[in-house]
Amino acid sequence: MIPNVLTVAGSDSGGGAGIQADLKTMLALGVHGMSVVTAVTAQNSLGVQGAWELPVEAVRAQYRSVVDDIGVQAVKTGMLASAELVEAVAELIAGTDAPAVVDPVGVSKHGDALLAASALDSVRSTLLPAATVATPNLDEVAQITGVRVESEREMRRAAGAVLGYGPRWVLIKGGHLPGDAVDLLTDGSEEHWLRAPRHDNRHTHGTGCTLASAIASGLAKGRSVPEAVAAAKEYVTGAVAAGFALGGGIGPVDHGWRFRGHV
Ligand SMILES: Nc1ncnc2c1ncn2[C@@H]1O[C@H](COP(=O)(O)OP(=O)(O)OP(=O)(O)O)[C@@H](O)[C@H]1O
Ligand SMILES: Cc1ncc(COP(=O)(O)O)c(N)n1
Repeated sequence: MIPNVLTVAGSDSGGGAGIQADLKTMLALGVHGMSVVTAVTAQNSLGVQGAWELPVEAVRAQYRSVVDDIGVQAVKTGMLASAELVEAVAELIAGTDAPAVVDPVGVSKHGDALLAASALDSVRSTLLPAATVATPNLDEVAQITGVRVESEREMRRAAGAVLGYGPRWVLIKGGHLPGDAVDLLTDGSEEHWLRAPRHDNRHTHGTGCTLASAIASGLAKGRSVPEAVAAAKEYVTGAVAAGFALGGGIGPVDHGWRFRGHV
C-alpha cells in the first residue's frame, strides 16, 4: 500500500516552496501527496508579491474531505498565515490519528511575512502542543521563544525552550549558521545531531518545506522519528546540492535530484 501524506500549507506560484515543494517531495519519496491550501501567494525567485488567505471554512472542508474518505498516515503543516487558521489547523491535527510535522513558517527567505505577528501566541498554545515533530529555523526559534542562537552550542537551549511548548520532538534547523549545515533533533532525552556539508549554492528556496515533507513521508512509511529525520536530511542535502537558477533571484532546490543522478 502507498502511504498517504497530507500537506496543509500555502501555494507558492514559483513552485519552489509551499504546497508545490511538499507534493514534489512526496512524489520523489514514493508516497501519495495530498493538499489543503491555506493561502495563495504570488511569488517568484525575487520574493512574495502578494498573499491571500483562504476562509477558515475552506481549509476545514478540504481537510475533512481528505481525512474522512481517503485517510492519512502523516500530516505536515507549513504557512498558516493567521491566528484563526493556526487555531483551526491545530484543532484538526490534534483530532487526527496520525503523526504531525509542524514547520512553523514565519517569514520567506526574502523576509516577507507569511504569518501574522498576532498568530504567534496561537502557535505556542495550540499548534506546537499538537506536533509530533516541530521544525523551526533559527529565526522562528527566536520569534517563538526569544532564544537567539548564534552557535551550535546554543541550539540545545533553543531546543529545550521549544519543547517547553509541548511538541513531542523538535528539530532545530541550523541552516542559517555559518559552517556545516547542522540540525539538532531531540525529545528532551535523546539527542541526535545531523551534520551535512554546506553546499555553496544560493539556490536554496524551499529547503524547510522540503525537509518537513520528507520527514512526514518517512513517518507515513512507519519509520521512527530519528530514522525519518535522518533520511529526510539526506534527501534535502542532495536537493540543495542540486538547486538551480530560476528567474533573476534565488532558485529552488531540486526535488527531483535522485531521478537526475546528481550527487
Ligand atoms: N547551503 C546549505 N547546504 C546544505 N544544507 C543546507 C543549506 N542550507 C540549509 N540547509 C539544510 O536545509 C534544511 C533547512 O534548513 P533552513 O535552516 O534553511 O530552514 P528554513 O530556513 O526553514 O528553510 P526555508 O528557506 O525553506 O525557509 C536543514 O537541514 C539545513 O541544515
Ligand atoms: C507558500 C510558502 N510557504 C513557505 C515558504 C518558505 O520558504 P522559503 O523560506 O524558502 O521562501 C514560502 N516562501 N512560501
